[in-house]
Amino acid sequence: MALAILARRRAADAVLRRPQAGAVVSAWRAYAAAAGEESDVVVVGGGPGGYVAAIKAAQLGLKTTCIEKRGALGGTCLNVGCIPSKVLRLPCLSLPHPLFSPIAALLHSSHMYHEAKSSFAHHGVKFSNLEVDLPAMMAQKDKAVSGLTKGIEGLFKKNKVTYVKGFGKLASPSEVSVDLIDGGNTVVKGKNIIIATGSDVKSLPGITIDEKKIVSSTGALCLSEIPKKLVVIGAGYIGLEMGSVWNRLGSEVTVVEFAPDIVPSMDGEIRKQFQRMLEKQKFKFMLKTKVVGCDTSGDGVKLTLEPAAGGDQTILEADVVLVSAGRTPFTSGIGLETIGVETDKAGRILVDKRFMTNVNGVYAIGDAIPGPMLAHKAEEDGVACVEFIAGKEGHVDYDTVPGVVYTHPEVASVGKTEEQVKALGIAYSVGKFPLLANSRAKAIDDAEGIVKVVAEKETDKILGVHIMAPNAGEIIHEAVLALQYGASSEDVARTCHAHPTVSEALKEACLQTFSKAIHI
Ligand SMILES: Cc1cc2nc3c(=O)[nH]c(=O)nc-3n(C[C@H](O)[C@H](O)[C@H](O)COP(=O)(O)OP(=O)(O)OC[C@H]3O[C@@H](n4cnc5c(N)ncnc54)[C@H](O)[C@@H]3O)c2cc1C
Ligand SMILES: NC(=O)c1ccc[n+]([C@@H]2O[C@H](COP(=O)([O-])OP(=O)(O)OC[C@H]3O[C@@H](n4cnc5c(N)ncnc54)[C@H](O)[C@@H]3O)[C@@H](O)[C@H]2O)c1
Repeated sequence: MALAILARRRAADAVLRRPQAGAVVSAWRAYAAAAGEESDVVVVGGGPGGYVAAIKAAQLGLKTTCIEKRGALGGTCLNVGCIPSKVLRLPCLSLPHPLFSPIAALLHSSHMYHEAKSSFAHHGVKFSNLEVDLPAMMAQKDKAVSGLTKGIEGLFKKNKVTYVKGFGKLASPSEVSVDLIDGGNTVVKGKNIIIATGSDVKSLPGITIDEKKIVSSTGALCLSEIPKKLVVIGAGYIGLEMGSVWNRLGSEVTVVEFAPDIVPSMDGEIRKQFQRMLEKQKFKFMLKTKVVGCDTSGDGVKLTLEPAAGGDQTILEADVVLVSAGRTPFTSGIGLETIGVETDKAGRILVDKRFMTNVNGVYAIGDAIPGPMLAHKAEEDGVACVEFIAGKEGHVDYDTVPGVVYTHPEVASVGKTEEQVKALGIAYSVGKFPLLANSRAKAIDDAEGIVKVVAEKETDKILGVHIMAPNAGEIIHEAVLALQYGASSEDVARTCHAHPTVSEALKEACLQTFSKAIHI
């Protein structure tokens, strides 16, 4: 053992002589960990669940180590998910890791192009020549992502979280064996271990993702040119967001969905309006349809489709196919079986209310456990988990986790859908307010949408809020607070809202729930 530690010390010394500061820190910390320094908390995975847990644990005075295999912190969300998608970042162009996420970035950039193309003229702003500079869009996305990942490294330093770059595998309930990115292996010891390994794209039988013609969300963020025909498999969050990006940039987008509806978890009424809105944007939907074959031998892709209930097959041609039929927890090959951690049939790690697995001292959070696969949910899990470890009370209210689809307009919701309330046999009232009657939405010529509130009839307590509106993802937080504090629709309706704002539509929908809206 002593010899092994000496070897790691030499490796750390050797790395020290290299110019990359990150490698120095990683090698030295790996050495220190190997030398027997036991952490109070070891987090495996540096995504929104893992890195937030690590920072919070350190803030609570716990000696903390975080192990990440990607070479960058922030996980799926920051590298290849939430952030790059919302800008439009093509990670593969400049970043070393294929999972760098440009969705937020891409959504924003492509929205700006689409607005310039189709809306500016109505506002008296005219262009003689408008074009997409895809490399520039990607560069903007890369800039957003790298700035944010480096920011997390800064937070680790500030909070004294030890950062080990490598692939961690549970070796015992208190040890993680790490294959270091810079080479070699070390063992990190911890009194408590948190598994925050996240999720990966779910593949479909007979469809091989090559990230060129058949892409996951990661490849869809890295396309080198705008596909003429893009087929999206799965009308969920990723399919509709990434479909929006490429639709705005000029692709003909067809979405193939197995279920009878898009985003099956959404309130039925909102979902129907949402689908109509996307169809106006030239999305084509093939619902109740399954993909049964895939031929990539020619220039493009030929998909064989069949009605979900069975029937005649048809062929659908595409330049690029995006597989977005869900994600699967990343829980195999990380040593769970070595220490006997229990998972369900879907591979999700089973935890109790304190996020502890069946193995004492081993916890799990985020996409790796049951529940919505959302970054903010993973963060809440992380904070609550380390609060329990620190001997405090942690709490996550899964009934008030908001969901947002970042299309335009955005669709955001919190709490129960009308269908869920009905199924529970609860007597309820509904208040709706169309954006067409909202002065701000009208003024900015962006009045497609609706706010819908579902409240318990007897008490007027708000049970669910569903918003399709520009910036719905921001407005929803007023509703989240309302649910969190058990507010009634009257409480919100009697709260003064600034004018003119889209948020007034929520106040009006609440007025309509318990009494009558003013502006309709
Ligand atoms: C395209 C896309 C867009 C998305 N957009 C949104 C959005 O807008 N809003 C939202 O809330 N959610 C969004 N999500 C979902 C969100 O990214 C996830 O819910 C969130 O990242 C989960 O956080 P996590 O920490 O549990 O896991 P992850 O973010 O997946 O992080 C896990 C980390 O662990 C690392 N890891 C795994 N195994 C090991 C190991 N053995 N050793 C060391 N490191 C390991 C991985 O490299 C990864 O960095 C999106 C997802 C995708 C794919
Ligand atoms: N804005 C956000 O918060 C955001 C954005 C992107 C991703 N995410 C998260 O990432 C996760 C994965 O996203 P996703 O869009 O891949 O999954 P999803 O679960 O949102 O949607 C998958 C869709 O694919 C359909 N489907 C499943 N198998 C199919 C098949 N064989 N053929 C056709 N359709 C099929 C499902 O019915 C569903 O509608 C989601 O759980 C979501 O929470 C969140």
